[in-house]
Amino acid sequence: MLLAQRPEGKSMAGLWEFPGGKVEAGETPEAALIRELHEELGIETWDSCLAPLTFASHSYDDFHLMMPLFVCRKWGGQPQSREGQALKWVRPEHLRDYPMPAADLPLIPILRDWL
Ligand SMILES: Nc1nc2c([nH]c(=O)n2[C@@H]2O[C@H](COP(=O)(O)OP(=O)(O)OP(=O)(O)O)[C@@H](O)[C@H]2O)c(=O)[nH]1
Ligand SMILES: [Mg+2]
Repeated sequence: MLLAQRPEGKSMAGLWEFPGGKVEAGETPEAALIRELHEELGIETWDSCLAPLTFASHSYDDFHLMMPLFVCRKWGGQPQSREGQALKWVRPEHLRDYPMPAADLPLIPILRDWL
C-alpha cells in the first residue's frame, strides 16, 4: 500500500499515513477521497474503484476522528508527491516499521490479515 509522510508544518508531521483528507460540506466520502487523491498524488480514480475496508475511531486531545479506509485498486496516472510529502509503497507486513498516527495503529493487524 502507498504511505505518505506528513510534511513539516502540518499536525503530526513526520508520521506516515494513508493518502486522503477531510470531507468538505456536501461531499460524499468517496468524492472527498477522489478529490484528495488528485490533489495529493495527481492520480484519477472513480467511485467504482473504491472498496470500503474498515474504519478508524480515535479520540485525539482536541477532536474525535472517524476515518473510513477505502481500498483503491484501479487508478489512472502515476502517484507523485504534489504536496512535498515523501511517498513509499509498503507491504502490509512492514507497516509496523513506519510510525503512523495513533488512530491508524489498530488498522495495521487488520491490513496484515486481510490484504
Ligand atoms: N489522510 C489521513 N489522515 C489521517 C490518517 N490518520 C489520522 O489520524 N489522520 C487524521 O485525519 C485528518 C485528515 O486530515 P488531513 O490533514 O489529511 O486533511 P487534508 O488532506 O484535507 O489537509 P488540510 O486540512 O491540510 O487541507 C488529520 O487530522 C489527520 O491527522 C491517515 O492515515 N490518513
Ligand atoms: Mg491529507
